Amino acid sequence: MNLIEYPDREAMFMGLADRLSSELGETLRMEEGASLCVPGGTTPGPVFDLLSASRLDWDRVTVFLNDERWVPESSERSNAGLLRRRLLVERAAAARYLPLFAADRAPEEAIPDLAAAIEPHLPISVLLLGMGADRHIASLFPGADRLAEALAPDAPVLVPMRVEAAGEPRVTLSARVLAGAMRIHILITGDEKRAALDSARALSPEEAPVRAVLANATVHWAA
Ligand SMILES: O=C(O)[C@H](O)[C@@H](O)[C@H](O)[C@H](O)COP(=O)(O)O
Repeated sequence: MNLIEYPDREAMFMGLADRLSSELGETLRMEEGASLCVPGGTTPGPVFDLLSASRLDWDRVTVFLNDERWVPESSERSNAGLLRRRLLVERAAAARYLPLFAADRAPEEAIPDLAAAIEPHLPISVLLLGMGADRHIASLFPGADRLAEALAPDAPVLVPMRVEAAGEPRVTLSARVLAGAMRIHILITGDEKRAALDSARALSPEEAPVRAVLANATVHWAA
């Protein structure tokens, strides 16, 4: 794991947006297309604001979420709603977006179609993750009903996930897909998450799902 400590959050958001943009640019110089996989939640909004304005061939970039809350885009809990407002705007409006939600269907029913759309864009070129103070990434929550399946080496692309701490049902990329990304970044703020991350290495992946990606990740932290 590589840890970058920034003097403040603003410097972190700018440094991280630059880094994601240049890694996408590198990928696009070598390949026909690039995939960018991002978290929802409350932390990454300012990174999205900056990244959406960057000069890239966005029409060759495919964007999808790490995980989605099973609510329509109009809900303020929807991660897709966040992306529509803050990432898929300005220059980045030209990117292709692949949803992890389907209205009127249960997660289990929709997953085969959603996963089939993601599969051609793997491995992920550039992965950004958030992390909770309970050490979850995506919707790989400690104690969740299908965590063992989602952590397995032969896990499917997408796994439905339910746990009380998450609120609504979730759909999440599996640990195999996340850990297979070409470049992995984790964005965290505050002392509580920093302490949770520091202690993760002594725990099992079931207790600390972030461990599934830690070996090859760059962690970006500011107080
Ligand atoms: O849908 C989600 O909730 C996320 O993708 C999730 O994995 C998130 O990244 C962490 O919960 C951190 O969230 P915060 O940034 O809000 O602390």
